[in-house]
Amino acid sequence: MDEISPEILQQVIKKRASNTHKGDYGRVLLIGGSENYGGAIIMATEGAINCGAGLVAVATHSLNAAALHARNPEAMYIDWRDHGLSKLIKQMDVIVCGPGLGTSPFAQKILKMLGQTITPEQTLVLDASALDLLALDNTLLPSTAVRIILTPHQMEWQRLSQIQIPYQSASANAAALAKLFPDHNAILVLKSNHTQIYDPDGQVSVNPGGNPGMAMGGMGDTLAGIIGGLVAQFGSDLATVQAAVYLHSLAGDLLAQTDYTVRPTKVSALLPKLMKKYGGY
Ligand SMILES: NC(=O)C1=CN([C@@H]2O[C@H](COP(=O)(O)OP(=O)(O)OC[C@H]3O[C@@H](n4cnc5c(N)ncnc54)[C@H](OP(=O)(O)O)[C@@H]3O)[C@@H](O)[C@H]2O)[C@@H](O)CC1
Ligand SMILES: Nc1ncnc2c1ncn2[C@@H]1O[C@H](COP(=O)(O)OP(=O)(O)O)[C@@H](O)[C@H]1O
Ligand SMILES: [Mg+2]
Repeated sequence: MDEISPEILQQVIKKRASNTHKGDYGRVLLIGGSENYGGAIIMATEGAINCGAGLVAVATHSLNAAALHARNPEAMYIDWRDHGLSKLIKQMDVIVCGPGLGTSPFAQKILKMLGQTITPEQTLVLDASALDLLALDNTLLPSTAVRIILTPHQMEWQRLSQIQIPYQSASANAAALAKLFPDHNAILVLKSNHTQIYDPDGQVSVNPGGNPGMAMGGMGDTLAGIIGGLVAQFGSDLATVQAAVYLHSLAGDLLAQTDYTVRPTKVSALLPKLMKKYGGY
């Protein structure tokens, strides 16, 4: 299995040209954050903003609006019950759905509407509860051939693929990915202490970074936001996803040099400097 190499950051993260504006760096919509899980969507948002998405919007429970704006005034907000949500979805390049979404009937309704609204030019990052909802009902998958990036941890992948964690071998995972998502050019980011990335052709790579200091709620939410933010800027190729996973763990490893625990929000805070230092400048 290939290891993702440090050069991936230089390869993917491009120097910004002077004659550009926010529209050139992608529009990301993040959907999630029920009454009890507002932090998840805020942490995902922070990941997307700090890695440079040009425009970031968040559809969440209204209870989260004040905290979202206090923490990230750069983000636009829409109440996820607002009928304007489907129109907003159409204006986006990338939609990240799932952090803190929950699995209520309403959450299911949102995922269904998203699947019916999204178009093949867009990219869909599915994380957390969105994956659990899909495991319960695969008719929630988008009806068009949109690129999907899945970011389950091992238990979410078990629910989705029906492969028990001890049996999640590379060959079994690749076969399940092809079987479950034949029409969506799907990339699987299977998160663990050694996160693996599967492309639709069956190629597998492993992330060399990461550490147990990162084992804290919100770390995966942050990664979903970083993937959304980098895809918005650099496209939805496998290399962009590999760069996002690598960057997230690089930040975590740098923090762990001096800190026993690594807060997800601190990972996000490091992103602009790491992108400048290790990107293609
Ligand atoms: N601040 C917030 O608002 C936050 C909100 N969040 C939101 O909560 C919602 C539920 O998501 P979730 O991930 O917390 O719960 P779930 O899917 O049940 O997974 C846990 C189960 O899986 C097992 N497990 C096995 N292997 C594993 C592995 N490698 N990595 C992780 N787990 C592994 C694990 O095993 P155990 O701990 O029992 O050994 C346990 O049985 C979702 O919407 C999410 O976005 C969170 O993001 C946190 C911050
Ligand atoms: N022991 C570890 N070593 C390396 N990375 C870890 C470790 N524990 C957790 N992580 C990373 O933290 C993230 C956890 O994701 P997830 O379980 O979805 O968190 P959450 O849903 O709480 O945000 C993944 O990116 C995973 O690779
Ligand atoms: Mg998660």
